[in-house]
This record gives sequence, C-alpha cells and structure tokens, in this order.
Amino acid sequence: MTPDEQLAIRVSDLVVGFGSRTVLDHLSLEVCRGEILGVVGASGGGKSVLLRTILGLVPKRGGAIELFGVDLERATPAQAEATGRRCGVLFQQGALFSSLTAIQNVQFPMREYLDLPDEILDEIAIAKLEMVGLKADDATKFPSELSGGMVKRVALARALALDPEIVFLDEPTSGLDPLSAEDFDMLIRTLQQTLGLTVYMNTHDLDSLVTVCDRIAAIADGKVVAVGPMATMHQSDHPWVKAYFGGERAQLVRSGHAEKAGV
Ligand SMILES: Nc1ncnc2c1ncn2[C@@H]1O[C@H](COP(=O)(O)OP(=O)(O)OP(=O)(O)O)[C@@H](O)[C@H]1O
Repeated sequence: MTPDEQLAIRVSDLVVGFGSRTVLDHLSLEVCRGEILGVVGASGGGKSVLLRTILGLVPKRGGAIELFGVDLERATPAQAEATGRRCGVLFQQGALFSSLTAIQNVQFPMREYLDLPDEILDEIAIAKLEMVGLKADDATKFPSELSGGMVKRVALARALALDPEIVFLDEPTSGLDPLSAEDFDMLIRTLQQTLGLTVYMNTHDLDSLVTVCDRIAAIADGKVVAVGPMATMHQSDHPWVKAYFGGERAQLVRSGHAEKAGV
C-alpha cells in the first residue's frame, strides 16, 4: 500500500464554527488503517464536533476531509453511500431507540441497506450481539431493561452491523463503573485485533488511553496540539497536555498499570 492508502482518515486545515465562535481552527489529523486512535481534549473543546464533521453531520467552513481517500463533499451519491457503509458509529449515551429491542436496534441499519430475509437478519444480529459479549436471551430486551454497560454493547453491536472497516466511538466508557469500563476497553481491543478494525475514539478516560490506544491526538485551542503514542504526550510542552497527562490522576493511572504489568 502507498502511504496514502494506509490512511483511513485525512483531515486537513479544518475550520468549523457556530455563529461567531470558531470551535475547530485549521485542525489537521491523520488516522492510519488498523490503529486505535484516542482523541482527547478539554470538555467543550470540540471532540464531538470533529467526529460529527468527519461523518458529514456538521458543516465545515474550510479545509478538507477524506475518508478512505474519498472527499465526501466531492463524491458522487454512490461513492458517498459506499464510504458511509465502511463506517460504524457509537454516539455518546449509546443512543439506542428506546421502543426497539436490542436485536431490533442492531437490525436497524441492516434493514436500511441489506435486502435479506428476516431469519438471516436474526442470525446476523444474534451473532453481532454475541460478538460484543451479550447472550441470545438479551436480544429481546428493551434498552430500559439493560444495564449501562449492556446498552453500550448493544450500541457497539449496532455500529458493527454492516461490517464496517472503521468505528467511531464517542466517549464509549463514560457512565460505566471502572470494571465495566475496563471490560469494554478489552472488548474494543479484541474486536480491533480480530476484525482488523480502525478505531477512532473520543475519550476522557485515562485508563482507556493507556490500555487500548495505539496513538493519542490531543485537541486544544481548536487544533491538534500533540499526536503520537503516550510517550509523545509526556514530552509535550503544551500547557493543557502537560496538565492532563502529568497531573496527579494520570500518574496514579500510570503507576496502577505498571503495578498490574509487574513493572
Ligand atoms: N450544533 C451546535 N450549535 C452550536 N454550538 C455547538 C453545536 N455543537 C457543538 N457546539 C459547541 O461546540 C463546542 C465543542 O463541543 P463538543 O461537543 O465538540 O465538545 P467536546 O470536546 O466533545 O466536549 P465533551 O468532552 O464535554 O463531550 C462547545 O462549545 C459546544 O457548545
């Protein structure tokens, strides 16, 4: 593959704003195929806006975005649809349809794109639910009957419904207790390894950043101010990155992981 073909996403010089406020200010970022990229930044700093803009859900004021080499703004409707199908999304809060059962939620994107008989859709959806660690018994439960961790898993199964090559996860472990969050992190890592997925993950969770992310992109002042493995974050001179990764909590997380690894 040429260097360009190794990229899942290329964001160049992106400008996004609302009214008089500029949220993303000439931001550039590249995501490699097969990696887990963690995107971190201050609350309100523009992580969700960036994710939604990459997916074409928020209009941009300038710059360019390519997904698998396709600029959705210049793509034909067929190219845009084909590219969209290569992407799965888990929005913040899971965003399941409350009036649909777990299996119906997973089948929602399948019914939109796949013309398959109900029995096959059931088989595929059950396989997706099992892939994320749920049981066939959970398939007929409504979101209100599931725990927070189970809701996230159903949302992940739905994001995987069309066998995407990249999944976008917006704060996947927020609202989960530490053990459920750790389980979810492991699930993401396992799926990435077994399915060869690219994972783009917004997170505040230092544990997730340390345990599952191959690279981290830190957003501050509307730009990516540091990008690379954890070591790059520790070497950054940017004040927000220094405060976040050098703070007391970060050191506790680091020493906890070193202890677990027997270092
Ligand atoms: N549709 C919108 N209209 C106006 N302002 C918006 C809109 N969407 C987002 N914003 C503003 O853009 C800024 C960035 O929001 P965003 O949700 O991307 O932050 P974030 O980094 O994801 O925060 P958090 O970590 O708290 O989820 C915020 O000031 C937010 O109020």
